[in-house]
Amino acid sequence: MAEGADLFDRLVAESRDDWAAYVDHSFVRQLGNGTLPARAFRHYLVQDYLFLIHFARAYALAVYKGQSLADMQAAFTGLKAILDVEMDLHVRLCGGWGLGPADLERATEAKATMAYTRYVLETGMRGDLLDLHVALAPCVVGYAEIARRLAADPRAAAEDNSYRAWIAEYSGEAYQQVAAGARATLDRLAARSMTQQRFPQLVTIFRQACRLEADFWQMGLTGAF
Ligand SMILES: Cc1ncc(CO)c(N)n1
Repeated sequence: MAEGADLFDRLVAESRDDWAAYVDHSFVRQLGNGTLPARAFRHYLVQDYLFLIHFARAYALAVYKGQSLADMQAAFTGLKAILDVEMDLHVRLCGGWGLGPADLERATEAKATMAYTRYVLETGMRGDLLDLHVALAPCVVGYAEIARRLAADPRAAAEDNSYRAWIAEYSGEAYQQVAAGARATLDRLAARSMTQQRFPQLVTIFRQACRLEADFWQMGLTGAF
């Protein structure tokens, strides 16, 4: 581990297997090379809309738990990125299949969606702001990293890759900025409340979130058939 690595990199370094199972999941590979079955992507995206509703609540909890205006601004930025930007992607893509926002909101929530979102909310309610942001981090920083890697492969932008809009959104500058902000927030909170004893507990939270992310991809693959 390089000297001066940020908290996010330190958490990944302690979670290698769970991190790899998440970011290299076969759903991700198939998304990148365009071979992912349309039904799997659609099932995933509808569930992801429900996921984002609860993640927005988790960011709202982070606003509430803020101990300074800087804390509140950071959480509010995450909240707005979901409600004003990310969910638009879902509405646009699902609209192409004839599904409107009301249909999405009415969809039956999969157990993987419940497990992940409620885990993050519960972690945030029980713990402090650092616990909550560690639980949120695999999501935002993970997707930024996944999409950046996929975008480096020419197959990601190929005309015939149906998933190129998804890859472009998460590899785009705006989302990459949100992820960079999430990393910076972790470091700012760690400077305030991190201790040597606390680090293993944060690793546990981080690993559990990574496992729930991998389960979410798996739900997309298997739940659709
Ligand atoms: C399951 C999941 N993880 C992360 C993100 C990124 O916001 C998302 N939209 N969905």
